[in-house]
Amino acid sequence: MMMNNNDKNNRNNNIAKLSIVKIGGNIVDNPKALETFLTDFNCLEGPKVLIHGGGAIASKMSVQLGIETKKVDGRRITDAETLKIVTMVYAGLINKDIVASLQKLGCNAIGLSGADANCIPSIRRSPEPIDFGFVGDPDPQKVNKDFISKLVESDITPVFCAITHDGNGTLLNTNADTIAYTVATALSGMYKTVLYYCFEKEGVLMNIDDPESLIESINRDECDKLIEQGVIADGMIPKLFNSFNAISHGVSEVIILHAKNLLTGKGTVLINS
Ligand SMILES: Nc1ncnc2c1ncn2[C@@H]1O[C@H](COP(=O)(O)OP(=O)(O)O)[C@@H](O)[C@H]1O
Ligand SMILES: CC(=O)N[C@@H](CCC(=O)OP(=O)(O)O)C(=O)O
Repeated sequence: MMMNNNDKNNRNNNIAKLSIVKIGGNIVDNPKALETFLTDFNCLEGPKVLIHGGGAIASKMSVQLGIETKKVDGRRITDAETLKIVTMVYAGLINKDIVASLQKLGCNAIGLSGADANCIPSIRRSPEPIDFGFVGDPDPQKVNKDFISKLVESDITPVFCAITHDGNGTLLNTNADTIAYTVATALSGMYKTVLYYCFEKEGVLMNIDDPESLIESINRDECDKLIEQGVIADGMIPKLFNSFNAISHGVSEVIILHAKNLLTGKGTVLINS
């Protein structure tokens, strides 16, 4: 349905809900799944922000260039050569491909890194106890939320990649789930924010090989027990930590779900208790 100017003005002055959507690397690496996801994302009602990963493509590119990929606790050890690769892959190829696809769908997207308009400054990780190299951790309080809000209130959809900067001229690689948490938390003071973590599984599962074993809701205690039992592992651990951080810092709702279910919202809902 077309909006007339009055409708637009009303909505822009009073955004009821801002959707922050993160799309995981396995969907980004699957052109058909990505196209379906972007079509659904475009249909999501109201203003929205997209954050994308792309770790799988960066790892493939590293192999092609003969550079070894090393990860600790789901985070990439990013030396100077790896920083060049992730910058080219995340801020260049993937970001611009996604923006072009959204433009084709009629969504007025703008592709950004955290350095653009100083949107997401971050602090380089201490080299102790593990030296991650050029990896940064952002702070929601430092996000340029005024700029991001100007974009969404102008019906422009920001698309962020997983690159931030230290304010001293150095780009830093940052986990895309953490960027999504940071942006959602920063904007939660201005809007009711809902954070969707979309990936290639139905949500948090009791058995990762059984899509029927969806855990419909989860709180911190239940999460800790399932981590201890080994039910929740790998990249799901930082995703859940980011989710609990978001829900306890002002984000209204966090859902971890299959990319194909974005419009129904069926997945694992985080409980702040
Ligand atoms: N209990 C679980 N339920 C669902 N996924 C899990 C679970 N435990 C571990 N995982 C793994 O976590 C991965 C998601 O984390 P990650 O790869 O970081 O996601 P993304 O692609 O969004 O970056 C899944 O692909 C899955 O292999
Ligand atoms: C520091 C760090 O680990 N950064 C991530 C950024 C990309 C990302 O998070 O991508 P996914 O969402 O596809 O995992 C990486 O380079 O893999």
